[in-house]
Amino acid sequence: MFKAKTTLSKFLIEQLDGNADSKNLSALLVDIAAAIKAISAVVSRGALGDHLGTLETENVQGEQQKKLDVITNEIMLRQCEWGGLLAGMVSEELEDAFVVPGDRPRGAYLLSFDPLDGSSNIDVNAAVGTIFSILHQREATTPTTASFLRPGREQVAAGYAIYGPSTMLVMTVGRGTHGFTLDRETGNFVLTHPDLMVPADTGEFAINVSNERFWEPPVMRYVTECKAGRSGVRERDFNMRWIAAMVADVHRILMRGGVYLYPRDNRQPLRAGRLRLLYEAAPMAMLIEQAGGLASTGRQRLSDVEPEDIHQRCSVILGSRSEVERIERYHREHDSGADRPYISPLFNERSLYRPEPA
Ligand SMILES: O=P(O)(O)OC[C@H]1O[C@](O)(COP(=O)(O)O)[C@@H](O)[C@@H]1O
Ligand SMILES: [Mg+2]
Ligand SMILES: [Mg+2]
Repeated sequence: MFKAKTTLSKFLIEQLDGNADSKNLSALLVDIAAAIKAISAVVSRGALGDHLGTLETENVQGEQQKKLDVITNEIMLRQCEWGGLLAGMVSEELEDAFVVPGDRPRGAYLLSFDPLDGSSNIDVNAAVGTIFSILHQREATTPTTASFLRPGREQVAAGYAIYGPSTMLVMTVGRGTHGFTLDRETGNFVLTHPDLMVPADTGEFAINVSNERFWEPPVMRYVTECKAGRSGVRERDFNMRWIAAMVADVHRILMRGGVYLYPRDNRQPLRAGRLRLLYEAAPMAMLIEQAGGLASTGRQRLSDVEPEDIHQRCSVILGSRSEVERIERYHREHDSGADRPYISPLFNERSLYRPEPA
């Protein structure tokens, strides 16, 4: 049981046992929390800070960078590289892995992050966030890109910050998912949401419906049924929300349940989805699973996806257990053909009764 005024550092001492690895992990999480405080201060300056707007540059994914994408990336790198806790970092905004230079103290952890999630929200003063994932390095050697290519189930910690009306840090070290609110008077993250649990059932879904024409049939089936509400097969009404920042949509699900979908679609057939596995999907999957929810690609547990590239994208379906299970079932039924309507052999493609083309 944690008392009302438990700060992040106190909480980490209570949650992690006192061996050297745990102390290092705690220290790294405290460094990340310091970076988050710095980002929160910059983001909250809004139009006063000369930080808004778009740059000429593109990141490795071909997306035009916002000024704040670059600034927040620098804050994360600089705040976390000197503590002697990390061997390397991967960021949405860096093409290659950043290896902590040999003349600096190097640690045993690997950090992947999205420094500013939902960056298109920044110019309209809507919620944005930072997402991070931590792996323990297997060998004490100089990390390479390949060192980061491990499935989400191997993460030792994951979390995000949400910069909304208040700044919150939500994280897990594999013992539940817990939320801390930044107390601007003391500069401390205070435990305000211990042991978050995603309700198993929900009446709320989140998806960008403008992509509907590109969806696969199981996703189309699911959303069509939700929209049909009380008069359809689900026999209940659903509500829809889309904040266009994964952090904010996942945060809502951790607070009150729901299901979030950014599924694979056929806009760019070679791309397995929009969201990035290492620093968006995998950490969110760990947080959701630690809160009793499920996270899937539709066909596989998200935490079991084996990455092949540090900027790999994947399909993401996560949140309330019963809805994610249903969507997975729809994928299975589709893949096995079980969801297709029965067509009499008399009227199928090769039937004698097939009408002549007009
Ligand atoms: O603009 P869309 O297609 O609705 O995409 C929104 C999604 O893209 C993201 O903003 C991607 O994150 P970045 O802003 O870090 O690129 C997600 O957070 C969000 O869910
Ligand atoms: Mg993002
Ligand atoms: Mg981003």
